[in-house]
Order: sequence, then C-alpha cells, then structure tokens
Amino acid sequence: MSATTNDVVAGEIEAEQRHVDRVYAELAKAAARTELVHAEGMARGQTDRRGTGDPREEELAGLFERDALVFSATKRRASLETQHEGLVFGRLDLDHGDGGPEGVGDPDGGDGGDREVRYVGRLGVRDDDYEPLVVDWRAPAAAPFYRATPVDPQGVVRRRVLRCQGETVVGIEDDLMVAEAPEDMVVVGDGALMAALSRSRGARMRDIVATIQQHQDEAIRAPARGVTEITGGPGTGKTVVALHRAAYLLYSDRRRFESGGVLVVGPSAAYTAYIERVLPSLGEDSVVLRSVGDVVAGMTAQRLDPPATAAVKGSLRIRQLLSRLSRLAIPGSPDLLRVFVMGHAIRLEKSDLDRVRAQVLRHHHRNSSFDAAAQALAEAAWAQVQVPGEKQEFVDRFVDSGDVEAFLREWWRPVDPREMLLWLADEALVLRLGVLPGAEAALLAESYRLALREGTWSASDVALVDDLHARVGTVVDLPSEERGFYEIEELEDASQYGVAALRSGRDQAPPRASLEPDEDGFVRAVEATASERISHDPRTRLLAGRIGSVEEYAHVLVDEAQDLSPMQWRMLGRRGRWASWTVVGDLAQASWSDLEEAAQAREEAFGSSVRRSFHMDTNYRNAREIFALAARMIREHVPDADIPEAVRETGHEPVELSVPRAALPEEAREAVVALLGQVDGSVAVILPEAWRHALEPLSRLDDRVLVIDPLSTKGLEYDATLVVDPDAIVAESPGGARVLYVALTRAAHRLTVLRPA
Ligand SMILES: Nc1ncnc2c1ncn2[C@@H]1O[C@H](COP(=O)(O)OP(=O)(O)OP(=O)(O)O)[C@@H](O)[C@H]1O
Repeated sequence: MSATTNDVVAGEIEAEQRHVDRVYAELAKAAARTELVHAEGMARGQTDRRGTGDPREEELAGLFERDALVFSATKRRASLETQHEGLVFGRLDLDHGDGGPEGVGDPDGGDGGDREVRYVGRLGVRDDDYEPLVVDWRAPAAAPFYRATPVDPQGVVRRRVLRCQGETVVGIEDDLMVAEAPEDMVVVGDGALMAALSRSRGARMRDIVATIQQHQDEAIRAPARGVTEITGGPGTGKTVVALHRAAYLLYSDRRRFESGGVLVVGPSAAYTAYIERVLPSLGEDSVVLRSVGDVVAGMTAQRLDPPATAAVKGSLRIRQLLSRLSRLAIPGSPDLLRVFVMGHAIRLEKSDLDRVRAQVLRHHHRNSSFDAAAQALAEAAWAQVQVPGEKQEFVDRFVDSGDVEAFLREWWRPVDPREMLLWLADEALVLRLGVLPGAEAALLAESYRLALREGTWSASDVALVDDLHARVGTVVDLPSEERGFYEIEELEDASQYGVAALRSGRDQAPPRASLEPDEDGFVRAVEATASERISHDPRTRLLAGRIGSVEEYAHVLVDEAQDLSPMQWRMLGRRGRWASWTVVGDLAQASWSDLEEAAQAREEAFGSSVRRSFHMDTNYRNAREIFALAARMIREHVPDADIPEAVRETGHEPVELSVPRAALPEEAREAVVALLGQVDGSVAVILPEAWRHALEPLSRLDDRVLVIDPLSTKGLEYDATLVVDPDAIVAESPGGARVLYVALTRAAHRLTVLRPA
C-alpha cells in the first residue's frame, strides 16, 4: 500500500477535484439548456429501463432535462444545508479482467479494456458525447459501490468516498476490496462510515447516500411490489434506509410513483420536520410527508390523548360506536314534520322520522342522500294519504313543497364528520350509544369537552374522523340557486361550520389546493379575510376547512409502525388500497398496548399482497457504551427484544446519578451544562410529565437545548441526552419500559441518567 503522506492525499484530492469540476461545468451547461423546457422537464424523466445504468437513446433528452432540473433544486437546497455532502460522492476503481487487479489505478479513468473508473453521485450526468461522468446512485451501475465487499468484490478494487463542501472536495476515505492494493494505488483514511458516524448530529436528519451499507442497500433496492418490512432495533438506520428506498422507487419507476404518489407517515410533526430534508437532498421533492395526526387532509392534530383515552379511541371496538353515531339524528334537529300537501295534513312523528332515516342510511352515505331522504320522506307521508291514482302527483308536490324543503335542510343537512365526533362531548349520548362502559364513556366525553375548550384535535381523533367520513361521505354544497334564506339562519349559528362552510352560501367549494393548512395550521379558504382565518372560537378552529375525499397513493411508507393503533391502520389502509408498502418498526419500542389487535388491523390494510422482510442488526446511532446501558434495561423487561450491535466506541461511559429529589433541578442544570461542553450539537432533556414544569427553564440555557417528553422523541436523535427519572417515565407511559428504551437510545455520543433518590 502506498504511503499516505499529506502530499499524497492532497494530490489525490486535487485529481478528484478535477473530475468534480468537469461534472459541475457539464451541469451548468445542461441547466442552461433546460431553461427552455423547464415546465415539462420532470415529466420526461425516464432513466435506465435496460438495467445497465444507461438510458435508452430516446430518453437522453428527458434525462438531461430532468437532471438539470433536479440539479438546480439540489443546488438551491445545498445553500440551506451546510452539511450537504456534495453532488459527486463516490468513485469505484474496477477491474473487469480475469487477471486480477493489476494495472488498475489510473486516477483519470484508465485506458486498459479491463479497467474502469466510475463515479457515483446524486444524479446521473453525461458529457456532450453521452459518456457518463457520474452514475446516479440508484442506477444498477452504481450498485457495486454499495454491494462490494472484500469477500465478494464484484470487480471493485477500491471504493472511495469523496467528502465535499459545496463544490469543493475536502476529504477522501477509501475501502479496499482486495487483500492488497496495486502498486500505484493510493488508499486513504479509515473508511467513510466511521467518519460519518462520529460527526455531530444536526437538527435535521442527513442522507447517507455516500455510506449506505450492503445490507441496507438490499432493502433500498428491493422490488416495489407488495409489502416490504424493515425491522431492527434502535438506531439501525431503518428510517434512513426507508427514505432512500422511496427515492429509489421514484427513480426506478418514476411514472408510476410520481403520478400515483408516495406517502411517508411518521409519528409526529417533530419527526416529519426532522426527516424533511433527506429526500430533497436526494433530488426528490414529490413525496408527501405526513405525521400520523396529519394524514387526513383538512385536519391537523396538535396533541396526544392520555394513554387510557388513546386506548379507547384506537381500538377497533370504537367502530361500533362510530357506526351508531353516524346514524343518529342530528342533535337539535326537528323531530316532527307537519305539512299540508294537496289538502292533506301530514304529520310524521319522531318514530316515523327515525324509521325513514334508518332506511335511507342502509343504502346511502348521509351526505350524498338529500334526494333519497326527500323521496323516503315522501313515501312515508304517502302512507298517510293512500288516495288511489294520486301517488305520483302527491310525491312530486311533497318533494317540491317549500315547507318540506325547509324541514329537510335542517333534518338532513350535511354533517361534517368532525362535528359528529364533537357530539361525543355529551356523556349521556355516549352512554346511550351503548358500546362503552361508564368509565370509558366518561373518558371519551371528557376528551371532546377538552377539544371544545382548547380548539385542538388529538392524533387519535384524526383516525376517527376518517372512519366517520367513510361512513357519512364528503360534505357537498348544494347548487347555489337552490339556496334560500335558510343558510342565513345557519350563518347565525356560525360556530357550527368551518370557514369553508360559512362561505359556501356564496361560493362553490374552494379548490382543494386552497384548503391546505398554512404554516400556522389554519386552513385558508379562497379569498378568506383575516377575520375568517384566525378564529378565537375553539369550535370554529376545530371545524375550519373541510374534510375532502380520501387521497390514495401508489406507495405508502410507514415509520414507527409498531405505534399505530388499529384505527390508525385502517386510516392508512384507505390511502393504500392499491399501493405497495414499506413498513418500518421495532416492537421493543412500541407504545401501543394491544399489539395483537394492531397486527390484525395492519394485515387487513396490506391485504394479500406479497411480503418480504429485511432485518437490520447494526446500531449506527448510539455509541456502544450508551447502547449497552439501554440494552441491559430492555432485556430485563422484554427478554425477546431485538437487540442490535452498536459499532462505534467513544470511551465515554454514560453517567448515572441518584440525587435527592429536591436537588434534582439543580443537578439537571449542571448535567446539561456539562453535556453542552462535551458535544457540538443538540442536547435533549427527556423527562416525564411530572418534571416538566420544574425543568422547562433548562431550554433557556442554550439554543442547543431542548426539553421534550419521551413519546415525542420517537424516531429522533440528539448528540447528547439527559434522561430524567426513568422510573417515572416507565410508570406514566403506555408502553412502560419500551418507551424508556426509546428515551435511552436517542443519544449519539453522550448520555446522562438522573434519578431522584
Ligand atoms: N450507512 C449509514 N451511514 C451513515 N449513517 C448511518 C447509516 N445508517 C444509519 N446511519 C445513521 O444512524 C442513525 C440512526 O438511523 P435511523 O434513525 O434511520 O435509525 P432507526 O432504526 O430508524 O432508529 P429508531 O428505531 O431508534 O428510530 C442516523 O443518524 C443515521 O443517519
């Protein structure tokens, strides 16, 4: 092996820089060409259908256009993302000859028939002669970069990772795939993986495109069809692998997945914020990221229910309650109809009306059955008349009667599923539905009284609204010419409707895009005035916007899948009826209590499609010393937990302290100050609810400090963590020790555990 003096390394970097410069120059040309076809560029993206990493002739124009578009997008983001790893990040020195690696090593590409230098990057780029300057990391031609090992080198002699800042190569790390490097080949560094793992964690997850490991690559490139399950313990790269898989699927079948849509669902808004840069940094902007409380368009959950309430709302038992709820008469609607039609006095009592309602709802969605309800009412009225030969005329006159229409507009008005859910604030009504025993009915009713006080939904409510929506249908406006003075009455009771409903007397429903929540979580109706947008009335906030029809996707990726309740699985199932799935989870980190019921609901969502699974067993996040502590704890409580092997040692054991309860806040402050001195990046204080008030001020110590509850840390990571009062975390959490396990496995470099004595 050649000596790697500074000069030698500098020489290698210089040579790599020359190639990187060529790539950027080529891209600048392509970007200029692309200006002309900007609008249609992405649609033309067709790459590599032959499995060689090369595009077909007729696809080349599309390739350039797409790549240049992606490039400009990537560049834009690069200015935001200071840790952006660069467009060209890898190089393979290959020898295709039978005679072994001799002769390979010409850094400019080699000229022997058996030798090849291949660069790997975020995009595929070719020169004017269509010669590849860089291969897209997702192309089959790039696979050896991830798959080659010393045992199975796949023709690779040396794999090199280039570390770039912007357009400048600042470092190289090599892995040798043969026992000995050829004479003239330089091998530099200790390997890119360890260098990447030792770095400080930022506020956002980074892509790992330069250091994807072989077993991860297998999951990333698995066929799209069916259900791909990725399991493994904490920090094994499940999330990051799944995200790269989404990028791979878009590359391998762009037409299908871009037009059909890819949905990524994670546990919380903090999680989606944490991962939101990964796909854009890989050049993919078209994936929809949603937290599980945000899956239903038009509704945003802002809190979690207490565990006992979440258990009631998440279990499939609630479906029977929702079914009965969806068939109730609208509270406060008229329960007597008295009209004169063709001289006949008609009187329909509550029991008649209930019968008609039940009959209509047997065959129709409530919100699309106004006409059916009118007809059924007419039939019920006719039963009181029965004059031979008059039926058709009677029914027509009845339906056209202004009094009947006035009645129907109240008795059969469209009902927003969210409004229906709020009916459950009435405990007596919950009990009348006859599904839940007293204590659970009380919990449920209290939760909706809280919603009405605060104007916020919980994450479990979203799945219930989705279920009700499937039962009652979308609220549709009647044509405006049919509107009379009745909606003026409705307007008087403004709090019954969201912004869009309030406006519906004047406009058709606003276009869907205009119903997306804005950055404040409010839904903006077309031309909405400031006073309409920002409501101080909790009920109006709860009902703002409108629940539209279900959006379906071609691929659904679910992270932290072990935490989904059965009702949440049903909600996702509606969005993925024809989809392929990637499902990521670790049962040892579950916070949902009835795992069996959840497993059944999840099977139903997947249907009978083909399954394949990948297991990750290396922990890339936690220093070995930190993970040893977490693993000891979880083994005690969950003996069959899936325990990975942590690969990185720091020499720093976690600090475990027992302190008098009264001294805990001061000790916590000292611990945070110490951690701030030990790491460059984030420090999280993970605590149970009981300590929140006392320790909240710690977040003011430094911008890098965050005070957070254990459940909200799901899927996230920090440079250092202070875990406060682990016993209380176990006691308060639905998943008990499993949630403590999550908390103990969030730190990459340093961990302190503080127990009140
Ligand atoms: N091949 C890799 N190269 C560099 N970093 C990696 C690699 N694989 C994983 N990592 C890093 O390891 C950390 C953990 O990854 P990730 O969050 O995807 O794990 P996880 O299995 O989803 O964890 P958890 O179940 O605890 O949420 C991340 O910082 C990720 O970037």
